Amino acid sequence: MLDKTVSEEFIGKKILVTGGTGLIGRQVVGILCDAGARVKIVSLDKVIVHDHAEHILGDITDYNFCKEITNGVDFVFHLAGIKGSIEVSRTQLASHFVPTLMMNTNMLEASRINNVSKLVYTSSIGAYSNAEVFRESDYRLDSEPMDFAGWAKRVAELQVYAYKVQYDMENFAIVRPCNVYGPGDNFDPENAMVIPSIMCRIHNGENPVKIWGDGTAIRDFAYSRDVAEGVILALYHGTKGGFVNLGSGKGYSVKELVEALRSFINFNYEFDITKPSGAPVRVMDISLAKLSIGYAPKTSLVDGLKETWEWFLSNQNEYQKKKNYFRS
Ligand SMILES: C[C@H]1O[C@H](OP(=O)(O)OP(=O)(O)OC[C@H]2O[C@@H](n3cnc4c(=O)[nH]c(N)nc43)[C@H](O)[C@@H]2O)[C@@H](O)[C@@H](O)C1=O
Repeated sequence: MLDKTVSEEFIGKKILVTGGTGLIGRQVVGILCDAGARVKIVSLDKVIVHDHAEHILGDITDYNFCKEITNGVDFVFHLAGIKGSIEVSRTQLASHFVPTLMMNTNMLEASRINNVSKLVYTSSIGAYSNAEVFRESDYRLDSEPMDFAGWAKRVAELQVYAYKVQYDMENFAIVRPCNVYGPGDNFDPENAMVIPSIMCRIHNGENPVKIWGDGTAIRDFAYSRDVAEGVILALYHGTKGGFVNLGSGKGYSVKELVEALRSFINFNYEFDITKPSGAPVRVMDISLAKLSIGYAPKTSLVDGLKETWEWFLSNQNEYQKKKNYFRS
């Protein structure tokens, strides 16, 4: 729940949300519409997420389209992106990399040219690099993890920073969300992230459910509604040419995640160590976001999982038909 002062900032504002039918976007749209904003969702196909939101159908990898849709807009929430499991993001590199660069470069530049007064760009936990001492051998172009998706996200952060240096712009904010989950996610086990993928395979009757890796990988799972509030707060307060982390601040192993699901869904599982498990630990420190923008995630893992499972069970048609920017 946003506080009244923040909410009032959005009354009557013309707001464009790219990715507004996605996982974080649909929550942002709901909060903004409820606050009295005039929200337009830009997406590849029409999925109703709120009765008061308008839809613009089109492709933001096209620069002219981006210029058209950002004209006369007060605020832009640039949330569109490509999300893929650890498996697809290490094999189908160009499918993530190219459209991510195109849509980000175009949306940011069009928003700058059209003098959008505030924008927030959602980067990713994937934009982090762990190394402190640089050796060529650690940065081979074919080295693991090949986080092309993360690098593509990072390039747009540099674009925002370039605007700050060259044009003195601090009105474009950046957030780095972690492993976000919730209603409206992609549940296709072929390419979905761990939570929606496991849910779908349980629902399909897989027995035992094959859990990738050995269960020790640790991730920071944040509920989409909490992250959406963080995104709105980041636009409101700004991130001053830098970025803030939006996670839960807690790490859970994949085994703990599976046990949390088993606390309310009955299923058997076994680990499949032939599947990739990715980075051993990815957890966010959220102290800066708490301090600088008042970010306060409150959904427990089990509560968030229950809400996601309920949504999945009652929205079986939606996730199967949605288009995305992934290019095969
Ligand atoms: C945000 C971030 O997201 C991705 O990286 P990831 O955090 O590894 O995300 P993930 O959800 O695919 O896996 C999390 C953990 O869960 C394990 N796991 C078990 N069973 C399944 C399973 O059935 N499906 C999936 N996908 N994972 C499974 C899996 O082995 C891994 O240990 C990248 O796109 C990366 O580019 C990126 O930036």
